[in-house]
Amino acid sequence: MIRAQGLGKAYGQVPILAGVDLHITEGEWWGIIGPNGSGKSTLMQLLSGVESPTAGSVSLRGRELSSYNRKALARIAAVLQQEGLDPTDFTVREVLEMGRFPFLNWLGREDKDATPLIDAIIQKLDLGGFEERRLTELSGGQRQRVALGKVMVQEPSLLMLDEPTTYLDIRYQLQFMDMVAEWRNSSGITVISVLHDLNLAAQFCDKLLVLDQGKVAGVGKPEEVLTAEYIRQIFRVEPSIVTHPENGAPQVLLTANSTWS
Ligand SMILES: Nc1ncnc2c1ncn2[C@@H]1O[C@H](COP(=O)(O)OP(=O)(O)OP(=O)(O)O)[C@@H](O)[C@H]1O
Repeated sequence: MIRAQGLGKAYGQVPILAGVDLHITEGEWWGIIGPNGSGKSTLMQLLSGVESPTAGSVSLRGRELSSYNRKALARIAAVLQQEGLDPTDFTVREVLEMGRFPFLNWLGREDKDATPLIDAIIQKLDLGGFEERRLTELSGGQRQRVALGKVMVQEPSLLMLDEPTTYLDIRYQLQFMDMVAEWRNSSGITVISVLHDLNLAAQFCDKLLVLDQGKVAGVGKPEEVLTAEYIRQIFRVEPSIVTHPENGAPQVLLTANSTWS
């Protein structure tokens, strides 16, 4: 689905990301983890084409990312930022309709009627009853659900999420991840997500890519990457790694007063 080779980014003389190689195949869910400032968002910006690399290349479905025009790219890949949607005066339904932008012709119309699709997504995300509400009248968690709806309406094959659960309470974090998982199970989309919560990452992602100071420090299944040694080395905390009693995923427990610089 997406491949990066020797990918790098520098701002002026300052290297931010260097030598990133990855190959994500169709239907996989990858998590990008790493400390603050390690280059996670920068990597997402390069993979989504928002920023251009200063070294290496990205190819999407075998074609150089830079050769896609905006609409063609949006028909394959959708990006959901950490901030989600701004609280504007648009209604929920209007925002979802905007998600169909990549499919509009030059007259600003779409060949197929997207209303049934939008209705189905409203139901799926439990947004029935909110359709005519303005975004300014929703909570942050509700707005994030609308943001997810907007990218679902786009019907992408690749979904890129940059810390999508940062502003959500634990219930909404889990609900958000569950919804993405359900979407993936039903439609086979590929997902790449930057996640700070290692325990959620371990439960939802097939593979984790660890960034440290702009370089790939490890790639593997959660149980291969979330070891005490790795966590200690990368995050500089003393962790205890336990196995989740329900699903066997590695879970990181932290101990007070165990950080060092
Ligand atoms: N436009 C820019 N110009 C210069 N430096 C930048 C720019 N964007 C990011 N950086 C720097 O690049 C480094 C990586 O930033 P990035 O946002 O990719 O990290 P991150 O891993 O996503 O961090 P966080 O976990 O804090 O969100 C940081 O040191 C940041 O200051």
